[in-house]
Amino acid sequence: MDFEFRAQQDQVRRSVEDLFDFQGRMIGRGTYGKVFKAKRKEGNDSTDYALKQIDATGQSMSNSAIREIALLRELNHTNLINLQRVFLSHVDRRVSLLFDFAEHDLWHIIKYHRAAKASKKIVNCAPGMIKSILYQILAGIHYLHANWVLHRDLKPANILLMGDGAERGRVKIGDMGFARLFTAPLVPLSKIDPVVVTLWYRSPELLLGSHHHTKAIDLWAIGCILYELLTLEPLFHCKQDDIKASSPFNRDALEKIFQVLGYPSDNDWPGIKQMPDHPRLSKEGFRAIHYGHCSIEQWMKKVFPNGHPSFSLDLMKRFLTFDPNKRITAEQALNDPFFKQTPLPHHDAFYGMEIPYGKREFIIEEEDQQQQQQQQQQQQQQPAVQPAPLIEEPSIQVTQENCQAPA
Ligand SMILES: Cc1ccc(-n2nc(C(C)(C)C)cc2NC(=O)NCCCN2CCOCC2)cc1
Repeated sequence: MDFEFRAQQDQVRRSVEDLFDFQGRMIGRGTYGKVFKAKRKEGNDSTDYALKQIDATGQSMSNSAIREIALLRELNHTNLINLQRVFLSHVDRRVSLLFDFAEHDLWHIIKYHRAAKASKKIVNCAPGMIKSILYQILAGIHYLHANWVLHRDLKPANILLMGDGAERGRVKIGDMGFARLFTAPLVPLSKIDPVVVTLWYRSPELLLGSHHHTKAIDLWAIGCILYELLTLEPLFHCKQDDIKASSPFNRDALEKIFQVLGYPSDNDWPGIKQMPDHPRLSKEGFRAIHYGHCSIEQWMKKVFPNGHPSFSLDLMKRFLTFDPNKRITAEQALNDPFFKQTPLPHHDAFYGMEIPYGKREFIIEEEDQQQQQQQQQQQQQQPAVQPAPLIEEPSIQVTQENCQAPA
């Protein structure tokens, strides 16, 4: 290595800490590292950025950082997360990725509407919001698939939406990658906190042990997400799985799928017999006769007795087609008549409405909490001019509205 050149570079290269303010503004944390909400320290750029810090100390983290950079540098679409810049720090072997910041995501949006529904609070949504979100997801996935990139982990948490600003209401597909472990970690899985992997969006072919990840896997997940946007409930709501039990065959997930769609006939899915875990279906007691009365029509009739303006049964059935070879493609879905009917999809999914959703909350690190508690204890031990309030400040989740230290 040319140490002189590197020393020169280090002189001129501004570190991410020099350029951006992000301390105490963590919004995400995973096996890869942490994500912060960041602002430039200099100039009059008030834009919010997302700064993802990857501890590239371990081989698997370096591989994942390289994969994320290599992939994102090749991609450019309005409905995909945009990688702005990469910072490499030789000092602490840390890789920092700078992204456009997305204030919202479908996991938080659905959670908000579920809570509002539970408390019978009326929330006014634009009539075309769901259709606009669906259209933009399909546009982003169509671009990925056209570039032979599969997402493979589509779920509400990975469907981000821009807040107020130039790209208000724009869907940005990301991959928060919380659960993804790339190569066998040096640390045994049992030592890593059991990362929960949700099976709710997993296609039947994956659940039956297929080793072939295809574009159709993403379209199944989109069908599940559409249902959840319409009803605020996950369609195939089975118990979560932790990553240790990563056997692809999951009885509970398959049971939920058959209860909604019925059991696939040989005509529905000729290839089912070639699935690696097909023999386990009969061994685990699955019988077609158990699901004779089940169908998506029956299920949706129960859910929407009078139909729904943002729902097309035909499109839903085509997303949730058992046979991956018969399942609708992103391009076919984009051309479905559903998107030609009013309300037409809009690039601002929040068009015609105020954004009722809160801003992302900051996560306080355990050590910061301990530091805060020590400071409070020290304050309580020192004779204050005014006796400090004996009642502990209620522990609050620091949000952007109240992130100023209590007076
Ligand atoms: C190993 C790996 C991990 C992730 C990716 N990846 N892939 C994507 C696609 C879906 C656009 C292809 C996006 C990301 N990274 C990512 O979203 N990063 C998170 C960005 C953080 N958000 C930015 C917007 O504001 C909220 C936080 C690739 C490879």
